[in-house]
Amino acid sequence: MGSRTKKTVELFYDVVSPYTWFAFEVLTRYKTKWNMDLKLKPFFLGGIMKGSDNRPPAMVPNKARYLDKDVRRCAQYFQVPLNLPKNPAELMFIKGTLTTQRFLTAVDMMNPEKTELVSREFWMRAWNRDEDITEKESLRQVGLKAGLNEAEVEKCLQKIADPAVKDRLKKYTDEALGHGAFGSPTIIAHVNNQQEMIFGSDRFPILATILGEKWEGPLAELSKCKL
Ligand SMILES: N[C@@H](CCC(=O)N[C@@H](CS)C(=O)NCC(=O)O)C(=O)O
Repeated sequence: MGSRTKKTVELFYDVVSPYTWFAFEVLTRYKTKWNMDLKLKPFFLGGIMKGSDNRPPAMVPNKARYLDKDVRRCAQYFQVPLNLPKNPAELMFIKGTLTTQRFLTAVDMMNPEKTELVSREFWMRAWNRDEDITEKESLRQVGLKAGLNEAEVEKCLQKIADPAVKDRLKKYTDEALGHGAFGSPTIIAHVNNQQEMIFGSDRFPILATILGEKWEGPLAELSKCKL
């Protein structure tokens, strides 16, 4: 049965991006319903911006004002508990998420069953509770909250500086650039030996069509237990 064959969908993402939180929640909600083999692939948005010669939309003042309103509307629509932090620019442009994404990569390499929970907890900290996601203690808290034990968290923290972890983050970033990525979220749908690249959390009706599935809206009820 064509539509029942598992279809690979890759989500390339950086937790610096609030829009990507919406895509992440929708894809995890629809994973079973759309029979997806969902691959969560942490990349580094800073590297994507550089590699595609793009710049963050919030650097255009009128866009920044619009985005402020737009993400609130989207949060309500997608039923994702986003609260804008007092100073979103601090995480985006001052602190950055290189260490954060390396920690997430280390988790994904060593405890892949925790990738989803760790990712969600990063978004909850940064984009719900206005908490840091870049300092060692913050990473530790995220790991523990996701259910890693002390030793596992310690190992992931140590691995942040490991070339294998740095290389894997770079590999996923380059892979996304190879697909034509210029921002986050970047979604790749593999259908009939074709790869379709989709940018944004606002293209789910299109993704559904590509997958031969039905878009039934944000389906927040499916995720209440997680958030
Ligand atoms: N319309 C998209 C916007 C997504 C978006 O603006 N993502 C930012 C990161 S938060 C980005 O990478 N933008 C690159 C660009 O707009 O060129 C959506 O609704 O998801």
